[in-house]
Amino acid sequence: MSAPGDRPPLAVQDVTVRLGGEVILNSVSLEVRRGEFLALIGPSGGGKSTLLRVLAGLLRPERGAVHSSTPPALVFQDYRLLPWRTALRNVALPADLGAGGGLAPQEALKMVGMEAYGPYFPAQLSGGMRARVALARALAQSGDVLLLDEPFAALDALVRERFNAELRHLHEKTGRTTVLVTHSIREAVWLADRVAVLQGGQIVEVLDTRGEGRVSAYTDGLEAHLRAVLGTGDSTRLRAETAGTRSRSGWLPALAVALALLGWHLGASALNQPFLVPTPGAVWQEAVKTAPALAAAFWVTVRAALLGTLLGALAGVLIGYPLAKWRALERFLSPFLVASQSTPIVVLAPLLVSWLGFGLLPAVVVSALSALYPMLIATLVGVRELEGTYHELFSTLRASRWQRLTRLELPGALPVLLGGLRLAASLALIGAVVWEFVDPNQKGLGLAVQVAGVYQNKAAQFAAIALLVGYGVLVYTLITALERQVMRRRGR
Ligand SMILES: Nc1ncnc2c1ncn2[C@@H]1O[C@H](COP(=O)(O)OP(=O)(O)OP(=O)(O)O)[C@@H](O)[C@H]1O
Repeated sequence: MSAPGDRPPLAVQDVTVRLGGEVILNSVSLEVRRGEFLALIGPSGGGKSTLLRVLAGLLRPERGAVHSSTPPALVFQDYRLLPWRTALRNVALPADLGAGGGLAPQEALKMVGMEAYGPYFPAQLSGGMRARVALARALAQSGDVLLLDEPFAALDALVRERFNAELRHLHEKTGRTTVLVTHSIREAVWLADRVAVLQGGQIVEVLDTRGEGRVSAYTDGLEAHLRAVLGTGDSTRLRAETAGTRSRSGWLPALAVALALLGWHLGASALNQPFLVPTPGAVWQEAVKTAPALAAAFWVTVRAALLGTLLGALAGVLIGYPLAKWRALERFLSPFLVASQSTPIVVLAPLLVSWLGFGLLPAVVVSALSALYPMLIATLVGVRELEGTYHELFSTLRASRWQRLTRLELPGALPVLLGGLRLAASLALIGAVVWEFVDPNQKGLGLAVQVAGVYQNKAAQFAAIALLVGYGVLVYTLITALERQVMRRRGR
C-alpha cells in the first residue's frame, strides 16, 4: 500500500458494502489529501461508521478499492481502553504489539495533557480523560493516518468543545491525515478542511470549509455569554474513589466463626460424650500433642492438592481455550466432556491403581482431574465473553494470534479464570483426599481421619478435618483477595 509521490494517502474508489442483505455503501469514492482534516457527516444509519471501518481495514468491501498509505490508527467511539492496563500501558499497547513508531507513549500522553495520569487505570478516569488516552494511543501508533469515529459523542457539550479545540491544535502540530465522523455540522465546519456528506450510502456533497466560520463559531453573541457564565469544560477530573464506600463489615466472618466455636463448645460440653463429639479444647490439645505427625500428613495432602490444582488448571486452560475459539470443536467434544464430568472420580481409582500404581503420581492425577473441569469451563466462558470490540482494536494494531492470546484474551478473562481457580483448588483438595482413601501409601490427612476413626479417637479425627478445612479456607481467601484486587482495578 505504499504511495507514489502525489497519490492521496487515503482513498476509496467505487466501494460497495452490503450488510445483512442491505446495501450500506453504494459505489462510494473519496480521496483524502495529505495532512488534510476531513469530516464525515450524515444522518444516523447513513453508513459513516461503515465507511470508517472500510478505511481502517476492518471491513472488506464487496466491490471497489481501498488505499491507505499506512495502516490507519482508529479512535473508537467507546475508546476501547483495556481495563487491566494503566493509561500509560494502554498508550504503550501499539509498541507492545509491534505497531508503535508514532510518538513515544509518555510523549503522546503529554500531547493530550494526560502526562500526570499515566499510572491510573481507565476505571479511575473520567470520560473525557479516557477519550484523551484513546487519542494518545492512536498518536503512539505508527503511520500518518488518523480515523476518529465520533470519539467525543459521549462527552458533555463543554468538554467536547474544549476537545475540539485541542484536536484542531493537535492536527496542526502532528500534520496527520485525519478523518472524523461526527453528527455535528457545526463541529465539522469548525474543525475540518473539507466536509463530506454521506447519505443513503452515497457521498452526496463534499464542501471546502477552510476559513469558514472557525474563528467565530464558538464565540458569537449569546453563546459567548453563556460560555463565560459556565466556564470551560473540565475533562481532567478523576473519578471518585470507590474504596471509601467499601463495606466495613469485614469482621462479620470472624464473629460467625467465634460464635460457631462457642456453640460447639457449649453443645459438646452439655452432651458430655467425648467419643462422639469432642470439645474444641480437646481437639486443640490433641492437635498440639500430635503436631509433628499432623504436619507431615498435612504436607502429604497439600502437596498433592497444590500440584493437582496447578496441573488441572493448566490442562483446563489448554483444553478450554481452543474450545472457546472453535465452536465446532466444542460441539464435537461436548459428549466426551459431559461423559467425563458425569463420572465420579472415585470410580476411576481402581483403574488408576492398575495403570499408575500407588503414590504421589496417581494422587496428583486424581486431584488434577478433579480441578480440570471448572477451569475448562472458566476459560471457555471468559475467553468467549470477552467483547468482540476489543478484537477489532487488535485488528487495527495488526496483532498476531499469540499477541491476542497473551495481551487480550488471557488478561481479559482473568477475573473469570480466578473464579474457576477458586473452585478448582477446592475440588483438587477433595480429589487428593479421596485418593488417600484408596492408597494407604499416601499418608495424608485423609488417611489420618480414617486411622483415627478406627481407634475411635474423635479428637484426632476433628483435628485432621480442621486442618483440611483450614487449607481450603486459606486458598479460597487468597484467591478471592486476588480476584477483588483485579476487579477493583477494573472498576467493577
Ligand atoms: N453488522 C451489520 N449487519 C447488518 N447491518 C449493519 C451492520 N452494521 C451496520 N449495519 C447497518 O448499516 C447501516 C449503517 O450503519 P453505520 O453504523 O455505518 O451508520 P452511521 O452513519 O455511522 O450511523 P450512526 O451515525 O447512527 O452511528 C445501519 O442501518 C446499520 O443498522
